[in-house]
Amino acid sequence: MARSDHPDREENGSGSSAAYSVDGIPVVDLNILANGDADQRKEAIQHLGRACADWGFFMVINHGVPESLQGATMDACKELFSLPTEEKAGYMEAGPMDPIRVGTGFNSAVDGVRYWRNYLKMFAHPELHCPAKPTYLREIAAEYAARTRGLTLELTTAVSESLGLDGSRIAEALNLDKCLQILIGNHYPPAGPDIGAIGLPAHSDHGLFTLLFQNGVNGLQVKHGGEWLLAKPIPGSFFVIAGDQLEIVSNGRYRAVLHRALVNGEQARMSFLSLIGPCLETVVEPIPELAQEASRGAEFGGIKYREYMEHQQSNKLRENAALDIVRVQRGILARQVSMNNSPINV
Ligand SMILES: O=C(O)CCC(=O)C(=O)O
Ligand SMILES: [Fe+2]
Repeated sequence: MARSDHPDREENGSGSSAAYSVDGIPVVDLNILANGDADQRKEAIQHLGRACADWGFFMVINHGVPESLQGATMDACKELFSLPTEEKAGYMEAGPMDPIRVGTGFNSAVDGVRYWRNYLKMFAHPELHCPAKPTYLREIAAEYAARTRGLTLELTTAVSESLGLDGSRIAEALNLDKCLQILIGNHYPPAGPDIGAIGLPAHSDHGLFTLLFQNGVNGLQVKHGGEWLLAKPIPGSFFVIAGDQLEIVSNGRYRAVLHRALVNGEQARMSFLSLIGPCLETVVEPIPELAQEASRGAEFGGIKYREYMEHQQSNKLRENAALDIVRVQRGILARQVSMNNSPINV
């Protein structure tokens, strides 16, 4: 959606910089963050801060990533899923830290639960890794990765300011110039009468922020106020999901949101995500200024992002349990890593 368009004002019921969707999900207008006057910007940054503190989830509109690019990315991903298995076989044995992975959640028994999902994951930054086919995927993915990375970095600057920090503070602490970016395509086939099937169980994302858009079929649910809420997007917007690294770096002032994906009985659902995390070699810990001003001091110990991600991706999916390995409890760092669980595919 071009930044000059404001088609969503009516839908979110407000022209102000503190808007909500009809379901109460915060809506952040990037045009105001980028081009608003000082007062509008200040209000928008406070709204963003509240969205991160109260929800860990919001929508972003007027973000400047063309809808045609969102569509082309989704189409290329769909084509990849429809290729014969032998074209994808090379990526199907990959582990969590391999840069390209294609997998299926079909009928996989994990805790007796079925994950009804196919996925593609490709590392897009610091270096772009892309399956060989379809051949046009690389160019689209490169463009899409650059645009969504820029958007996430803009949001991160505003989020840093919302915490009373310099705009560049979080980006510097996490070495986001060398950030890990993963593009993820999810395809959830129609479940038919198999009403027991779920797409993805409740989890938080391991990175800093994830941007998500979908193919017009709803299914993403977020936990807010102890209840699951079906997230219905404003057309052309991105959902923004706060991840575990935001919770750590903000010393728990902002929360990683629990979310899950439902499957539709009749229609195939697709979602496409851009996940940004710190540089893999960076030790992530609460920003010292935030830990100092907190009554309980630092809520988390430091951990190298590579180590955190490997742990989160190699263990059974239990909501946001991965955060427990760095959570400080009564002055003790609770880092007991239990490695006897089955792999998950988030
Ligand atoms: O497909 C969705 O809506 C959610 C996907 C998701 O949460 C993930 O891939 O981490
Ligand atoms: Fe997720």
